[in-house]
Amino acid sequence: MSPRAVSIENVSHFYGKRQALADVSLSIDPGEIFVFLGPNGGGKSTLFRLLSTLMPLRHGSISIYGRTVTTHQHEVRQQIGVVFQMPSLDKKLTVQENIDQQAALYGVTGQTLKDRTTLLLDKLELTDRQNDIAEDLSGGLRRRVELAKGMLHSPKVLLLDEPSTGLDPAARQAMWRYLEFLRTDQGVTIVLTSHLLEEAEKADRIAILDQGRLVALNTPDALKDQIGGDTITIRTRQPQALIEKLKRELNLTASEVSDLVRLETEDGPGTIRTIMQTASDLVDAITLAKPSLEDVFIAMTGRQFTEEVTP
Ligand SMILES: Nc1ncnc2c1ncn2[C@@H]1O[C@H](COP(=O)(O)OP(=O)(O)OP(=O)(O)O)[C@@H](O)[C@H]1O
Repeated sequence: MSPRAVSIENVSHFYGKRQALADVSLSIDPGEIFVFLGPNGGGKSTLFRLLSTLMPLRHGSISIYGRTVTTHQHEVRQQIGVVFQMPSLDKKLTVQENIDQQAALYGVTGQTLKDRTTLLLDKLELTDRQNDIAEDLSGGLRRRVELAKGMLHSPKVLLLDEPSTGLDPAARQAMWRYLEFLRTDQGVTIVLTSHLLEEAEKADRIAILDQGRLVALNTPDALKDQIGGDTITIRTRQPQALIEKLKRELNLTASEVSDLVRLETEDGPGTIRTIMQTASDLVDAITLAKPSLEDVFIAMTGRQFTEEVTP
């Protein structure tokens, strides 16, 4: 059987006494676009640092195409391209000089370097910026140079930590076009972290990390189907009174999430009509929606995606 692109088994991580990852296991297939989604503090960056061999792995095992990060660090680094959240460009150097620096680090030389540079600059629409100083580039263009650096040694797996941060919508779209090209045209496995729900929708599969735990793992559609039906959200000044009334008089089970009352139902419009006939005195506003990834997160954790967690 050919190896998984990425295999993560029983990985935990502690910063002192604080547990940042708790027994995470999953695998990623070659050619997948895979998103680690989670709110701040979920553990995404910690897992990213372990995957990119930036931080030593102490609990569990991680392998990239069958090579474990603890025993085959050098081979793993040849297989992965990494785009960090923090800019890694030397701002005083040109685009080409930044690429040359990366080439020296990875031992890419001669004709291979020339061919790779030409292809990457072309694909990332940077050819006419080759001799520009990095600090003169916009945020979106800089991110594209980071991508060129990450892909220079033709890695089979590209890891990106929050790649959309600081990009405007057009730059985000350009980045996603390139990621999809890499996957389709070159079979590169793309693994990224994100705290943006709409970005996770573009993935083949999503892993949701919350407080260091893997709380969901599937395709975006399968995750939403798991919730099923329609989601009704009600704004009210008396959430508990409304929840009790819905249970008592309509046998509907609702819950309070961030001052709103939520429930899932097979028949959204019909349920809204019944609620308005029975409990309109307690309803300030009522909305109906198909389940979103936010609903998946709420169903898995009982909290809203954006809610702060007190450690
Ligand atoms: N260097 C560190 N020292 C101590 N605790 C840390 C360190 N880095 C992260 N943590 C803690 O570990 C947990 C997971 O953090 P991590 O940065 O991996 O989450 P994240 O999902 O990437 O969040 P963010 O999007 O805010 O970066 C958090 O509770 C965080 O406070």
